[in-house]
Amino acid sequence: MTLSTLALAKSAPMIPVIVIEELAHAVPLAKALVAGGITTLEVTLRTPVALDAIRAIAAEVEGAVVGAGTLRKVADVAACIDAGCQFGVSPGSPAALMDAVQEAGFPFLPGCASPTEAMVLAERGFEVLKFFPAGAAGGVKMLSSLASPLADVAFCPTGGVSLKNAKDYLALPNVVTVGGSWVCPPDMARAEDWAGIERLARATTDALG
Ligand SMILES: O=C(O)C(=O)C[C@H](O)[C@H](O)COP(=O)(O)O
Repeated sequence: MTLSTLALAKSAPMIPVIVIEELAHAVPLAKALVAGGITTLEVTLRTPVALDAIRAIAAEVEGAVVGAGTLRKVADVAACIDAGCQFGVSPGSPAALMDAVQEAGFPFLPGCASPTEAMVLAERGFEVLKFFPAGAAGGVKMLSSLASPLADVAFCPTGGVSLKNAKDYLALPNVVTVGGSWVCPPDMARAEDWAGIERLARATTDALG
């Protein structure tokens, strides 16, 4: 089933940005996040095992909605769909990648960091834009400034978002969810501390609702 990105984003107060270094970590990590109440998962295409990790999560983790992050190339789109991704996310929005995503009807959060980029993407019909890198590109103040002229554009700020500032972003009228890596720190994954990751996820779910 093709998801609406707006419905997807609204259903999750935060989308974890996951880097899987070892394929064997994919399923226990995803299960820990789901057990902690975080079910929409973005596995970044930053490691060689990412697509296999997505395949494994899609097949084995009940309750997870798995997508891919860090899509950069046109070829990534077909590879992600083939792996069972239900959505994709990119730090940017090169035109060729946007064309490929839209031709495939792939639910997608393209990245933007400026009013012009946001206007181009909204005009193309994207419902939710990833505002990246959120902290470095102006943070809450920048998004708040965009809310008046671009009131109909929804954002998922990512990059520098944490449990400390997530609520400030979520309080803005144009923010529907946030993205971040804080619930799956690489050192905890390396230590296979799945109970610790579940606790982080639960603390996040409890705080953000
Ligand atoms: O991989 C992508 O597609 C990206 O756009 C980058 C990520 O969104 C950030 O690396 C997350 O940032 P932090 O939560 O500050 O660690």
